[in-house]
Amino acid sequence: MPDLSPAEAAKDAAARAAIALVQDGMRLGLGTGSTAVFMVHRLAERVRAEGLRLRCAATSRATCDLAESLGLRIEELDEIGWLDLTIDGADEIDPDLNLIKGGGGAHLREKITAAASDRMVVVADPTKVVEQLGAFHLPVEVIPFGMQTTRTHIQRLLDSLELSRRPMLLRQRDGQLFRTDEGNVILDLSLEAIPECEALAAGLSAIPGVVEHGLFLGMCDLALIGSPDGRVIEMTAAQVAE
Ligand SMILES: O=C[C@H](O)[C@H](O)[C@H](O)COP(=O)(O)O
Repeated sequence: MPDLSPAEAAKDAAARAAIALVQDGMRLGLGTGSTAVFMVHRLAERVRAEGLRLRCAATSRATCDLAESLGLRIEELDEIGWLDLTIDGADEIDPDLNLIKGGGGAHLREKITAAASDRMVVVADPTKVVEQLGAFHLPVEVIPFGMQTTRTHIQRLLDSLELSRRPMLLRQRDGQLFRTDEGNVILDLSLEAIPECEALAAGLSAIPGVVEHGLFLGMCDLALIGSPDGRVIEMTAAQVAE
């Protein structure tokens, strides 16, 4: 790899540690985002060097394109059926390994993929580790049809849970309405803190028009937190061990 900034070196360290978990014959889910980019590069390196036989599914078009450009063969998740391991990034990680994901708008496919995996491993730099989820905006993917009424339902839910009244933002990218790989749009919720993640997750999931939210509760088995100096801390639920 070319010279890496400290932040990139931390992501790469986490990525290398995660790819060390990959074994010949595995069925893998490949996550999305800037940390996942390092993971895909490191995976491709190992496949080239060791001739690993893997079956890989991607969680986004971007990851699929990158992986294929590096010589990895990507299959549809349904062609593979079930995965041994999914490696993905996260926007926030709490001490119980609950996550906020979807900063890149890929959380729907990421959640489907993680849910179809025996194991989900998150790769991240130390800025992602938090005591409580919610400082990062919570992405909610919604169907464009009836979006304003869906938004009203979400606001009522936030009010009932006494969560922030700061306006939710319809995600834009490069001055255009952001569309997910599924053609939906994203509302980003500014909550500051989410004391009751389960209640919010359940409430959001019950709203017609909400396709998926970025709370990943109880899905992550291990988080690998890289440091710029190459060290990696392993986080398992409610316990941190170096
Ligand atoms: O939608 C994007 C994904 O959930 C990413 O895995 C998440 O946003 C973390 O991305 P990054 O590694 O770029 O911080």
